[in-house]
Amino acid sequence: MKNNYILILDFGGQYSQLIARRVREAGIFCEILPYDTDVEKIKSLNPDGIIFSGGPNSVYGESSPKVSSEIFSLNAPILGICYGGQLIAEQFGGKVMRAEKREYGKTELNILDDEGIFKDLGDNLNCWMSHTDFISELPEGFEVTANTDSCPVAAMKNSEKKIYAIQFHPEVNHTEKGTDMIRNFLYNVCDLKEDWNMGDFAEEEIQRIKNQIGDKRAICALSGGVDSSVAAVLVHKAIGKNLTCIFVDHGLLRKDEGDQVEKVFKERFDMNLIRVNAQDIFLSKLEGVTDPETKRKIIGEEFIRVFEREKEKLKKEFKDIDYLVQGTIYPDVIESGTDKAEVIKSHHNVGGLPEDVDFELVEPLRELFKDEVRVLGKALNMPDDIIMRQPFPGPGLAIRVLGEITEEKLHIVREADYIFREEIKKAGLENSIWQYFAVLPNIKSVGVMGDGRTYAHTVGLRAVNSSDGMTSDWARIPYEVLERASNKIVNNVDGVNRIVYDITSKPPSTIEWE
Ligand SMILES: Nc1ncnc2c1ncn2[C@@H]1O[C@H](COP(=O)(O)OP(=O)(O)OP(=O)(O)O)[C@@H](O)[C@H]1O
Ligand SMILES: O=c1[nH]c(=O)c2[nH+]cn([C@@H]3O[C@H](COP(=O)(O)O)[C@@H](O)[C@H]3O)c2[nH]1
Ligand SMILES: NC(=O)CC[C@H](N)C(=O)O
Ligand SMILES: [Mg+2]
Repeated sequence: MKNNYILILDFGGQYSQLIARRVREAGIFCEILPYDTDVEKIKSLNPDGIIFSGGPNSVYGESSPKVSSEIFSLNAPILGICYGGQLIAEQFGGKVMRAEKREYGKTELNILDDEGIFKDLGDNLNCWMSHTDFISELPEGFEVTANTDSCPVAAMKNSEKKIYAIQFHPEVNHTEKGTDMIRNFLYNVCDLKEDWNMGDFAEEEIQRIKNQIGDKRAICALSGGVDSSVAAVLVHKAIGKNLTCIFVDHGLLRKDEGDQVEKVFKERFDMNLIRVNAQDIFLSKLEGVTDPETKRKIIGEEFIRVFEREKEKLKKEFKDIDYLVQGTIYPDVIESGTDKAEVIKSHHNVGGLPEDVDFELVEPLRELFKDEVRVLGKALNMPDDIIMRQPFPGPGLAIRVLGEITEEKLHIVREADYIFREEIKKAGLENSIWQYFAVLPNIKSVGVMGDGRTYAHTVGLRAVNSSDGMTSDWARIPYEVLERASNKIVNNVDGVNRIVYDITSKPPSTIEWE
């Protein structure tokens, strides 16, 4: 029997992947395809429901994205979100106009319907808007199912045709009961039952990787972090001994991290592992470099060069190695910029890759979010201490020492970071804070120690809570814990006389400082 299958047509929305994860969370398999996918292909996929994402265009604009009207007669229920909803209005003869006032963020929604996507959701709730255009005239056959103070058609439906449109974004966390609306669409409107989970994802991916790599060899860029560990286990299940993991110690790791990763993977996993000590090369390439994007690109390139050199060495023993496995996840991809999304920072494994990469990439987690990767790790029976490890960026301390990187600065940030992490652990907060670390902002200031003047470094402490790294808030750590960390760092790390705590959320900041 065929699995339930939802098709998401992407109109260039910021949140298209979030829609997909909500559908996955509801236990239904889904796929995102571009809006201009050939209608014959869509027919052959035989979707049980179709969701149109949002997008930056206006439906009345010249050459704005459209869909073939055949899509509306496939007998699959349709849910249009924001741009997708406006498109439905227009294609059915309604009208979409530019509003006088842009509606952005939290907005109170009046629900006028108790069926379809709004079943059992009550009359009022806060939804999250992000639009300038609005549906000003309802198309024939549709009725309004929700409104807001400034948006007369915040939702509409044609229940006979099973076509639903909403102006706000049910997929973002900030829309109350947004998940329920998507579930209502899946369970109620499309009449589907949960029949998919991360265990299925694992099986499908293992099969896909088997087909892709066959009996050839692959190397896996393994950092010991959550993503690459899960990717390694997945690929290992697919190709077994034909996988060799390569862990690079680039001299930018945390205190004792290199030895720990090597020990854990050699003892706990039955996989080939090579540790490459490349501290000197990385540090010499980074000498004098201060620009964050340049640092990221140098590191991205150097990683690949290390893998290429290892490949040459391994070639003597085995035949060719064509594949490079990376633990890339969706936030790495979107933040590195796509043809529609802006570059926030070039993650070394995506935007930081050099042009000439002599490998075919295998990235089984490329569409998942961090918390989904953890669920997948659990489904693969991986140990909790690996799955729950806090994230650590591939470029490591290079992007936590702002400005020029020197051995001295690396030493300071490494020691300060170690003390901060130990204090968090002692306070029993290790598992309740998503990510926490020290940065060296490259500021010196005046202090007084032992009656003498000092002019020394400031260390920044950062601790954030998040579910997927896409947004985050600063952690409300007890003052006593901050106090202990501050005292210990200043007393034990030479060259530091001041500690600050970062109290910005993402957005407007990002988690890392570079
Ligand atoms: N020191 C390293 N040696 C080899 N590969 C690395 C190293 N650091 C990062 N990578 C590669 O780059 C990818 C992205 O790094 P990133 O830090 O985002 O993921 P991770 O380390 O696997 O997980 P986490 O985000 O939990 O730290 C990794 O999945 C891995 O494939
Ligand atoms: O592998 C990585 N390569 C990178 O270049 C990179 N930059 C940021 N991060 C991690 O991603 C999450 C989001 O980080 P930002 O809010 O700083 O963008 C946080 O968890 C960061 O630690 C990286 N991971
Ligand atoms: N988020 C969206 O899909 C926006 C759609 C459209 N561009 C508007 O501003 O209304
Ligand atoms: Mg990492």
